[in-house]
Amino acid sequence: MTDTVHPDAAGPAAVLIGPPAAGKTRIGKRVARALDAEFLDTDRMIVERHGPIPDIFANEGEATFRAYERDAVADALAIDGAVVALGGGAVMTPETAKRLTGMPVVLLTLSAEAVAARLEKSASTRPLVAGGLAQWEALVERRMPTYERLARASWDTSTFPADRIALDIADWVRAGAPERKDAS
Ligand SMILES: Nc1ncnc2c1ncn2[C@@H]1O[C@H](COP(=O)(O)OP(=O)(O)OP(=O)(O)O)[C@@H](O)[C@H]1O
Ligand SMILES: O=C(O)C1=C[C@@H](O)[C@@H](O)[C@H](O)C1
Ligand SMILES: [Mg+2]
Repeated sequence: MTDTVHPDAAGPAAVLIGPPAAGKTRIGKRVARALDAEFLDTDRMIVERHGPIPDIFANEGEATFRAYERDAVADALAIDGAVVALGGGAVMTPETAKRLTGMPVVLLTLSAEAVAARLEKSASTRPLVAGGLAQWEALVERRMPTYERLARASWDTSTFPADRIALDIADWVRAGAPERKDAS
């Protein structure tokens, strides 16, 4: 095994999808560090390009946010060897779902019990779940079929520490990103 991830493969090394607060950003950063790969977070790209996400939702509306997101995702997925964390709703844009076909997509899940504490800490930065747990559950129920359809592998983040999950995902990437639907 060399230090370089998939030297001949085009496209990202891993793309993390899943519900708000599942840990895509936190775990994605650690996966990138373990692989010595570039890390991109599409929410972060949108903030850098257009300003804070709650302001975009409030002033320009969700449709404009989704258009910004679609473009950020397209740019991120074009970077070979990168680890990319997507925003929680990005996969619901058909163009994005199409782009993800055939890519090493990882679904991060978490239980309603586990999310409650996480949402409390950062509700103000997530306009679509500002309504709390019930809103999160409704959103996840609607999106789960799409998450599951696009994912090649999934990990549950409810109980295991982010570091351990990240190292597992890095090993999975090094193994060639095989189909692995059983969440740990
Ligand atoms: N495995 C874990 N165990 C405990 N806490 C975690 C774990 N993973 C992430 N967290 C915590 O959960 C919160 C949400 O994590 P993070 O911001 O990475 O989620 P996200 O999936 O990127 O959310 P969003 O869709 O809003 O971008 C953070 O406070 C983070 O510290
Ligand atoms: O679940 C969603 O639709 C969102 C999740 C966040 O990552 C951000 O992309 C934004 O707050 C929208
Ligand atoms: Mg995030």
